[in-house]
Amino acid sequence: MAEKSSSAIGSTEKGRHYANRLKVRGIDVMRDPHLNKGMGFTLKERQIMGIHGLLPPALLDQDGQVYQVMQNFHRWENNLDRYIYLMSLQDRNEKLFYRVITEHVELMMPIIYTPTVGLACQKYGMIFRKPRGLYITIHDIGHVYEILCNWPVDEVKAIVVTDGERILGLGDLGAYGMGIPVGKLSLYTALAGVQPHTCLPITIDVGTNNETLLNDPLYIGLKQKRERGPAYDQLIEEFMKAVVRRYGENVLIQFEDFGNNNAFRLLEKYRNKYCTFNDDIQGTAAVAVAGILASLNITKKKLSENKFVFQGAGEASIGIAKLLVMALMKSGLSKEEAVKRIWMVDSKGLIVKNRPAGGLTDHKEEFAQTHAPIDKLEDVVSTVKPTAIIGAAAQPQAFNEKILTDMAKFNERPIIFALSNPTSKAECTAEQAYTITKGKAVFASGSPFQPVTVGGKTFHPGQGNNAYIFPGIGLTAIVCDIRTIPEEIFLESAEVLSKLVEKSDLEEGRVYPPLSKIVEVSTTIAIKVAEYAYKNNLAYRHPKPDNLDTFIRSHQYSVDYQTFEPELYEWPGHKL
Ligand SMILES: O=C([O-])CC(=O)C(=O)O
Ligand SMILES: [Mg+2]
Repeated sequence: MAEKSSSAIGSTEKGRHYANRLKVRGIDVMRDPHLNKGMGFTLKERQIMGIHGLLPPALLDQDGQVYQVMQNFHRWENNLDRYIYLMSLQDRNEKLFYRVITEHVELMMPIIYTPTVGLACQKYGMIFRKPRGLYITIHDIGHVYEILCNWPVDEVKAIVVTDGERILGLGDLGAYGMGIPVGKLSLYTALAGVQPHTCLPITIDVGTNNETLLNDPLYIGLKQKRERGPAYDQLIEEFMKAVVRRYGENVLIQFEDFGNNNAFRLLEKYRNKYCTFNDDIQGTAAVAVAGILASLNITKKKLSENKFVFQGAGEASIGIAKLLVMALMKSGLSKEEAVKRIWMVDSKGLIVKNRPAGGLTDHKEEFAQTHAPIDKLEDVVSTVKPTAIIGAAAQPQAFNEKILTDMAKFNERPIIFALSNPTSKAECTAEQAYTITKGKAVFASGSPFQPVTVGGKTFHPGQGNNAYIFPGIGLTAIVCDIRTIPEEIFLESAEVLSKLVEKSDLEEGRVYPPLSKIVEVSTTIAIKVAEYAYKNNLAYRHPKPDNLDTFIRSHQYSVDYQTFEPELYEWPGHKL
């Protein structure tokens, strides 16, 4: 029985459907979101499976159901309600949920992901309906493996884990941060086609230092201060080992929204031993470098002719700076020359050697310039005269009018990336960037902004969000059995992404492909990363598939409903 393949993201194997068919029947089918089709069950299925009469008599195919969902989606008056509605759809009918997300990706991404997911996290206790994902707390040391065994699925391939300390640019949201692993994994499926039942969102709850949450009667986590002692590392170590014991060494573990210190430490500790990466350091780096590479087509400069000023020296900025150094070295510069093009500003001012204000970690030290200290970002900009400014420190409005005006004075086409999330934390709005620079800015932001018209020309700001990167890398890591993810994979992804930006996109001011193409973009990144992985002996799935394009696509999730109508057959002498 051939599957319909109308889906945006490939089609699944028949075998799994058959297995599903055998396992459950009756009302359990309707209660399982992986199997449920709502009023899409055919008359035959209803009768065979013992659900006839449990549904209204009308049959509504998936197209009709999408129409119904969209009617509801538009009826809500605010995005938080839309978020709640979509989450309940995901809990009810997974295929319909993903069909709606992939078909209306531009409308849906800002709801199930940045920026609305940030608001949802802030209100997670209030909007809590049904748990999703796994919670492991500091009191569970010694029992992490048992908790993982409580998860009902044996075939987990991708985990996104947070400890909630730095949720987007919103700070410590403790266990309310669960919305982030849930949202990221929804994009694994929606954008790259990772099978949803293989995805596991996890929150590690070690407490929170957020007083508002500690006093919140609806708070869902442990009401205690964050564990900062050795027990924290003990828990994470036990978690990593337990995950591999339960799911095997090629399970992908994406670290998300950890606090600065732990994010860097844990990445260094685990990156060569596990299939892991930190999305805020490495995913963000790849997407930002892709945007910079694409912007060279507009500014008509070589990469090495640029000077970058970073507002912030946290996970994202350091990650981007390090990947930029790799890109600059690939373009022919020495490491020393590359580092000289990067100027970082943190809360104590410009990062310079032997800074009197101090506060230089090893990561920051690497980018310390030989220069007199400068306190304020605007003075750094007027002194350094950069070609690009990149903000990733969740300081809203850090790119003030003077900075934007100066950037337009120093450059024909200044690069201005306001990457902090959600929208309320952006360093400047798209409107400010385009109007103050009189349309000169090559602008991108982490959260989405609407198009802006200046002087009769309409600019479409690109969304420099790691969502362009992590789903594709994740899919390939899983299906090609990649055991560790070296930095080169992120540079490769950045280059691939930058090449997917078309001339018509650049003409509209975009340095990323439009969101409407993100599903195909993620698939292309997955395929190219697979080629790279096999070429560089990083893929352990052997023999190497003959055609990586077909191979990757054949593993993608299909939003088409599976059929539960059995293929009946007769025996000799036994008629049906
Ligand atoms: O979630 C996003 O939109 C991007 C991201 O990782 C962050 O801001 O922490
Ligand atoms: Mg993040």
